[in-house]
Amino acid sequence: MGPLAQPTPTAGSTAIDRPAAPDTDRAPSASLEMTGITVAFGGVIALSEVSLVVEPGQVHGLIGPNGAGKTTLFNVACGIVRPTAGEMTWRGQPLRRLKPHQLAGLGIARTLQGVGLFPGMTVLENVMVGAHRHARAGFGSALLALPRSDRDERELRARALAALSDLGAEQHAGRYPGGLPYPVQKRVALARALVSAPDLLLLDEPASGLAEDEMHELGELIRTLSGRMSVLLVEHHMDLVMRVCDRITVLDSGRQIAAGTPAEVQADPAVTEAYLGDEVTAEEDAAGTTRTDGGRHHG
Ligand SMILES: Nc1ncnc2c1ncn2[C@@H]1O[C@H](COP(=O)(O)OP(=O)(O)OP(=O)(O)O)[C@@H](O)[C@H]1O
Repeated sequence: MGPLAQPTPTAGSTAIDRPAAPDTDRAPSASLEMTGITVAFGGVIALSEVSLVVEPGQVHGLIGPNGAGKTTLFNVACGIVRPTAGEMTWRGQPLRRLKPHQLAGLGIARTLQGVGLFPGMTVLENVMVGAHRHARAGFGSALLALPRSDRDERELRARALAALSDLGAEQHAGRYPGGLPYPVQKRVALARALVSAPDLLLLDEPASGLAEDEMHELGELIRTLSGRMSVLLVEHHMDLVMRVCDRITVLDSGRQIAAGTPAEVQADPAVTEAYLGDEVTAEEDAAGTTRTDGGRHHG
C-alpha cells in the first residue's frame, strides 16, 4: 500500500493532479457549515441541534459511541438524510434539499461504509464512474474542457488510471472488484472518490477492515489530502482519528458533547464519560487497534 501514502503524481501522470482543473491547484478555501442539525426518525431523535464547521483544508473527525448519530450526520452531509431542522452551507451557499447526485457538481465526494463498488464493472470502470460524474457535473466539464466524445473517454480513462496508480491499485484495473481482497477494494473506492478532484471528501469509516499497516498509510494519505481538500472523517479507530484530525466533534446519543483539537477532546471529562465502560485494553492500545466503541458491534 506504499503508493497510497504518496498521492503526489509522478512525472507523466495525467490525472489526479488535475492538470486541466486550475481551481484545485489553489489551497482549499471552502468550508462546510452544519448548524443546528436535528434529525428525527419517527420518534427517535437521532441528532439534536448539532453544529460543526469543516474548515478549508482541515481534517474534521466525527466520533462517538455506538448510536451517537455519526452516520446520520454524515448522511445529512451527503444528502442521503434530510434534516428535520437546521442548515448547511457549502462555499458560503445554503445547501437546501441536497440530493446525493448533486454532490459531484458541488465538488464533494464521499466513500460510504463498506466499499460500494459495482460488481459488474471492472476496477477501472468503477473509478471512471467517479471521474465521469465529475466531467458531467457542469463546472467540471467546463474546467476540464472535455468534449463528450472519444477524447472525453480517453481523458476519463487516464484520470482513473492515474487515481488508481496513486492508490497503488493500477495493476487491478482490469479485474472485477469481487475477486479482490477487501483492503484493495477499499483503495479502489477511495480512488473513485479522489478522481473527481473534490474540494470536500466525506469518509465514513475508511479504516474498517484494514490491517494496522494499511491503516497507518491511510492516515498518512488523509493528512496529505488535506493540503488540497477538506475532509470529514467518521471513524471508530481512535488512534487514527487522533493522529490525522485537526479538529474533532464528539457526539453521544445525538448530542454534541465536545469539540476541539485532538488533545482538547482527549482531555475532556465528558468524552471519557461517554466512552466509560468501553473495553479498552492495554494490548489493544499497544497494537494500535483501539476502537472508539471499544470494539462493540456497530452498524
Ligand atoms: N433509518 C433509521 N430509522 C430509525 N432510527 C434510526 C435510523 N438510522 C439511525 N437510527 C437511530 O439513530 C440513532 C443514531 O444512529 P447512527 O447510525 O447515526 O449512529 P452512529 O453513531 O453512526 O452509530 P454506529 O457507531 O453504531 O454506526 C440510533 O439510535 C439509531 O438507532
